[in-house]
Amino acid sequence: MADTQTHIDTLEFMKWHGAGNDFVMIDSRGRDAVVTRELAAGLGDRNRGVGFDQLAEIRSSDVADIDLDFWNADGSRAGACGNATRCVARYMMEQTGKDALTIRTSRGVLEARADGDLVAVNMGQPQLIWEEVPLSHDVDLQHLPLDGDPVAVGMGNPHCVFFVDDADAVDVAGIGPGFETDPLFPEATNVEFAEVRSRDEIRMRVWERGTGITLACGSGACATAVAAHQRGLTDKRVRMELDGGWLTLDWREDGVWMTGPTAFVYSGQLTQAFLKGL
Ligand SMILES: N[C@@H](CCC[C@H](N)C(=O)O)C(=O)O
Repeated sequence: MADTQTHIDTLEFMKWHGAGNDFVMIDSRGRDAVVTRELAAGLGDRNRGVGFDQLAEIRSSDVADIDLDFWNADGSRAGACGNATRCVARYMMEQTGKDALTIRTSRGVLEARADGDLVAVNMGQPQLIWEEVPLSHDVDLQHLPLDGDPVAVGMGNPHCVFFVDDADAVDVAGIGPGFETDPLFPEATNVEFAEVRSRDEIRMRVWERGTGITLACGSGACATAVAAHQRGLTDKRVRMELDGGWLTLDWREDGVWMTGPTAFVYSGQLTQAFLKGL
């Protein structure tokens, strides 16, 4: 068991999802951070833990309303998670009565706003320089030297976006892992398969770094909207159908805004036996 858990007897958690992208949230405001790679991987196990696509740990902040850290289901860190950011924003809005919040993540302070039943978050400007994605060397980001002619976009995490005729016909689980670990991406990558239906609508499916197939990926949706606009295929505002629901993406002067649903599923308490067995 990792050192930081040795003093914990039990641990409260919440389960949320945003368009089917599911999360465990741990609220560590007012105490030291508790999540380690071991805890994330153990909790992410859908048979022996709770199961999630990403884990989000909320911490007290000295520059924003909260700080937020993310982990993937395999225990690796994720620099950005748009759908978890929206879910955490909804949780904080319900707690505080505010309808706008600032959230510090590893890529900076993000702004979130209530939009009726939906929550919008500004995911920041895309990273369109090879070192920032990051890639292993300088190539044309809009035409990567890989089969299928994908586009690279950074959104605080790396994305490799393929444009396809029929997203539903793509063998995402068969093709995704090979591109996830392609040497062109030194930190591995998320892999998106996008079918452009019109200037303002895209169908997208995703293979996520560190997690695999998920029903939605918010940062991936942002990266796909940016890539499609850069290729001249869409306008700056698009609706996107993912396997788990719809998101709206709007690439504005101040960043890529993503709007979509959030859902609180349940809360629970991890047992001492589970924590000791990690
Ligand atoms: N589902 C997330 C993105 C998750 C992070 C990703 N797997 C990574 O390691 O970069 C989202 O909604 O953005």
